[in-house]
Amino acid sequence: MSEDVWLPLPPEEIEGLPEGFRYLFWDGGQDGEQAFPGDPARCVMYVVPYMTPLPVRVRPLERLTNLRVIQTLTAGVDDMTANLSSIAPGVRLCNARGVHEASTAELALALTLAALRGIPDFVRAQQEERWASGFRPALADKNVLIVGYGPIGAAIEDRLTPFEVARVARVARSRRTTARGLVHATEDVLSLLPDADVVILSTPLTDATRGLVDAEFLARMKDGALLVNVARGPVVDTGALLAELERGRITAALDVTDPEPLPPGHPLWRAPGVLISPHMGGPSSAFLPRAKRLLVDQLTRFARHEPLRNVILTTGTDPAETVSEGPGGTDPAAPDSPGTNGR
Ligand SMILES: NC(=O)c1ccc[n+]([C@@H]2O[C@H](COP(=O)([O-])OP(=O)(O)OC[C@H]3O[C@@H](n4cnc5c(N)ncnc54)[C@H](O)[C@@H]3O)[C@@H](O)[C@H]2O)c1
Ligand SMILES: O=C(O)[C@H](O)COP(=O)(O)O
Repeated sequence: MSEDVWLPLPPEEIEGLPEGFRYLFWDGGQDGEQAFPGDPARCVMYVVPYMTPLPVRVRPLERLTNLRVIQTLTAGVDDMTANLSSIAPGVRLCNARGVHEASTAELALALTLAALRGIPDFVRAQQEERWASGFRPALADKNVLIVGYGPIGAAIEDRLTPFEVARVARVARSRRTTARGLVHATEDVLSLLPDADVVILSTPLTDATRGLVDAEFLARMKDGALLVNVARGPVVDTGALLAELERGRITAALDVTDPEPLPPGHPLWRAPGVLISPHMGGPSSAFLPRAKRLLVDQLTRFARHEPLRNVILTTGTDPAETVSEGPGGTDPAAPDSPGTNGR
């Protein structure tokens, strides 16, 4: 009997896929109603379609009775982890670490620079054929705080360095030291905020980060500081942010919002000092080549019974035991666990 792998990219467009599996294309279709490409009971690895509504992405799950791996093409898996109740124990959920760093960090820099230098004002002025010159804040000489120092946070720092920032402070779940210096634990974040001119959020959405940026967090930010969110919308309390924006005390550049998509008429659209992009960190020309490289590498490992990359959790096990911080988990420092990751 064939072991099927469901791919949301045409398999003939991915060079180097290992032999031993039958590759079937399934991306949910234009309307999300696409028929399954084969018997779901034969699917051993389900690669979740990218940029597809959640109900479509989770539709196959309860029929995939012999599944061994769920591979997302997103870095964030918050929506998938909430939908695994029908999955048997022992299935590994792997994320797309390695795919989104360059693109998302690039957008974080683009939003930071655009917000500080006033690009949205220039676009508005250009539409009115108005010459709107004057002094603007530069990124040079600013103190930047990165909250969520995983691969995306580190890629953001890589791109900040050439802009001659004064200092970068880093916050992750737990304290550690990197070649660049100290990464503070999340408990330190409130004490770091008063020094930051720019605060960039790049955490996953978890119970601990939902609402992390609340009224107290925002109140600790400097007058005139910029908040940049490329993490997930609910990491920020939208009501509390709106209150600060309307007072004109801080500004914000948001790639993600809560609610998302932001509906027409929502007050965040027109709040003073806010720049909004429609969740564009991942989808760029950088996505496809990196996604293909990840899939070839992961499937080669799976075919050879080698440890998989980016294992976020194994169903039926205590997340505290299975979430590793490292190539198989969330922070670059710690090792993967071959014992739990083989095919
Ligand atoms: N805007 C976009 O299009 C886009 C694209 C890709 C990823 N993302 C988001 O970025 C997130 C981060 O991606 P990654 O690959 O770097 O993830 P990651 O999970 O590997 O790393 C995230 C970092 O956040 C830290 N963290 C976790 N909880 C924290 C807390 N309570 N306080 C402070 N730090 C905390 C972790 O320790 C880790 O250092 C994703 O989970 C996703 O939600 C957004
Ligand atoms: O987490 C990611 O990788 C990007 O934010 C893309 O996520 P999405 O496809 O779930 O919006």
